[in-house]
Amino acid sequence: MSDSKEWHLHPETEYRFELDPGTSLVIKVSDLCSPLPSLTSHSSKGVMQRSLAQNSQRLPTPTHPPIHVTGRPSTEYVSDETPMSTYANIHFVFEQMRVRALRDLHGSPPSDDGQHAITDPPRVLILGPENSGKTSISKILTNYTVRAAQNWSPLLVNLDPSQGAWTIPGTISAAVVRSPIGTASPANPLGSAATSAPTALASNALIPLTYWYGNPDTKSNPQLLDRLVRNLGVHVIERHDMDPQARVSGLIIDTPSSFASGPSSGSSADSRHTLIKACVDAFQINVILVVGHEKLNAEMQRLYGTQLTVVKIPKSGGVVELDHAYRERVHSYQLHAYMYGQKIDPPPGVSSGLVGGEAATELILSPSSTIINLGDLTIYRVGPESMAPSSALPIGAARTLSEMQPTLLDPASSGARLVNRVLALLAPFNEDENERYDEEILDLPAVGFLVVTSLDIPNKKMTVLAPTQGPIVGGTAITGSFEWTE
Ligand SMILES: Nc1ncnc2c1ncn2[C@@H]1O[C@H](COP(=O)(O)OP(=O)(O)OP(=O)(O)O)[C@@H](O)[C@H]1O
Repeated sequence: MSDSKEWHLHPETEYRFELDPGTSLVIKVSDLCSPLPSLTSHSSKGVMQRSLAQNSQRLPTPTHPPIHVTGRPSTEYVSDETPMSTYANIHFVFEQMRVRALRDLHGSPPSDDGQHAITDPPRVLILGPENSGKTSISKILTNYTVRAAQNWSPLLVNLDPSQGAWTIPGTISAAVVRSPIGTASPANPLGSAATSAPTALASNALIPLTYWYGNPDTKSNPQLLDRLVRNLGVHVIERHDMDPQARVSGLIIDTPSSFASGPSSGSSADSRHTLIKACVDAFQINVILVVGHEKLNAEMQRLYGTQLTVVKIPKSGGVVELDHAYRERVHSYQLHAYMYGQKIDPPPGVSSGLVGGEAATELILSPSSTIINLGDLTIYRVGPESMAPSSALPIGAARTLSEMQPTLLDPASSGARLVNRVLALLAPFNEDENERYDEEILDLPAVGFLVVTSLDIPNKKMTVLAPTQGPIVGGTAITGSFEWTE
C-alpha cells in the first residue's frame, strides 16, 4: 500500500519533511520539460529535512506544477517563510563575480557594470552557530553554481570534522564539484565519494582531498586543525594556480559551528579567531557569509570588514536542531556506510526511483577483513592523548610542542587501545629523502580508513577491516578518538 500525496506549492513557499530512522521518501515534480531528480531521502534517525525551494529555480514553467510525495514522513508541512530568495540573490552576485573573472581570464573587455575592477571569483567562507543551516547553504550555493550551464566546477570545502563530509567523521576535505551533488542520506551529507561509491554513482561521484584530524571536536587540538586547514588551502590554491579555468569557479567553505560560538574575547575566542584567520589566509577568502548571527556579523565586520566583504544572511526556519545523540548515531552510520555501502529501500508502492538523481541500485559494498602482522603497519597518534600532563612538562616548556608531536604506537602495549579503533591510512612519504622532515606525517593526506577489529598479541597479528583490498602492509596510519563496532 503506497502513501501518496500531492502538494501544490505557491511561489516563495517550501515543502519540508522529517523522516523516522530507516524510512525513505520519494518526491516527484510533474510537468517538467527537463527531469528533476526525485529526492529519495533516507535517514538513520528521526530527522532529515529538505528544501524543495532549492530546486524551484530549475522549473522552466511559470505555473508551478504539483509535487507528488510518496512515503510516510513523521512530519511534513509547507512553510511560506523562506530565505531562498536571499540565497538565490547571493548566488547571482557570485555568478557575476565568476563571469567577470572568466572575462578577465580570456582577456575580454570588462562588462559595463560599474564593478569591473574586481575580477576575483567568489571564495566564500560560511560561518554560523550550531544548526543554522551552514552545510545546507553550502550545498545550495554549490548546486546552483554547477546548474548555471556555464561548466563551472567550484570547490566545496568542508572544515567540520564532526560532519563526515565525503568519507567518515574526523576529517576535513575539499572536492571539485561538476554536477549537482546528491544528498539522499545523512551518511553522505555532501554527496558520494568515488572511492566508496559503486559505478552506478560514477557520473557525479566526487574525488575529495582529505586530511585526518581524528576527532569530532575542533577544540580537542586547534593547532592540528589550524595546520590541516592550511595544508588543504595550499593544495587548493596550487590547483587554482595550475588550472585558472577551475579557479574562476571559486570555492565555498562550510565551517564547524565552534568557529562562530563562544565569547568574543579571552583564550577560547583567540583560538576561534586563529582558526578563522587560518581559513581566510589559506583559501584567500574574499566573502564571509554569516548565517543569522548579529554578534558574529559585527565581530567579522570589525576584524575583516576592510579587507573583504562580510554579509549577514538569514537562517531558515526549516533548519532542524540536531542533538548530540543524533550526531553520534550519524557518525556510526557513516562508518558503517563507508565500509558496507548503504541500501536505500524506496517506500512501499515504489518499485524504482532515483537516489540523488542517480539510478537507485543497491549501494552495497563488500569490505575486506585482512589479518596482518603487527609490524606491517606503522601507527602513530597525534595530540592530546599522547601528551604528558602539564605538571610533567619541564618548567617553561610549551604545551604546543607535544600537541603537534606524532607518537609511535606499539600495538601490543595496553595503552595503544587499538581494538575497534578507526585509523586513517596516509599517503606515502616523499620519495626524495632530502625532502623528508620530522612532522611530515601531519601534512600527509589520508588515502583511506581502516578499523582494527581484533588483536592477537601472542601471535603478533591484527585483523583490520577496510572497504577494499588495497595495500595496507608497509603503510603508515594515524589513530584518532573514533571507535566503531558493527
Ligand atoms: N532550508 C531548510 N529547509 C529544511 N531543512 C533544512 C533547511 N536547512 C537545513 N535543514 C536541515 O536542518 C538540519 C541542520 O542543517 P545543517 O546541517 O545545514 O546546519 P549546520 O549549521 O551546518 O549544522 P551544524 O550545527 O552541524 O554546523 C539538517 O537536517 C538539514 O537537512
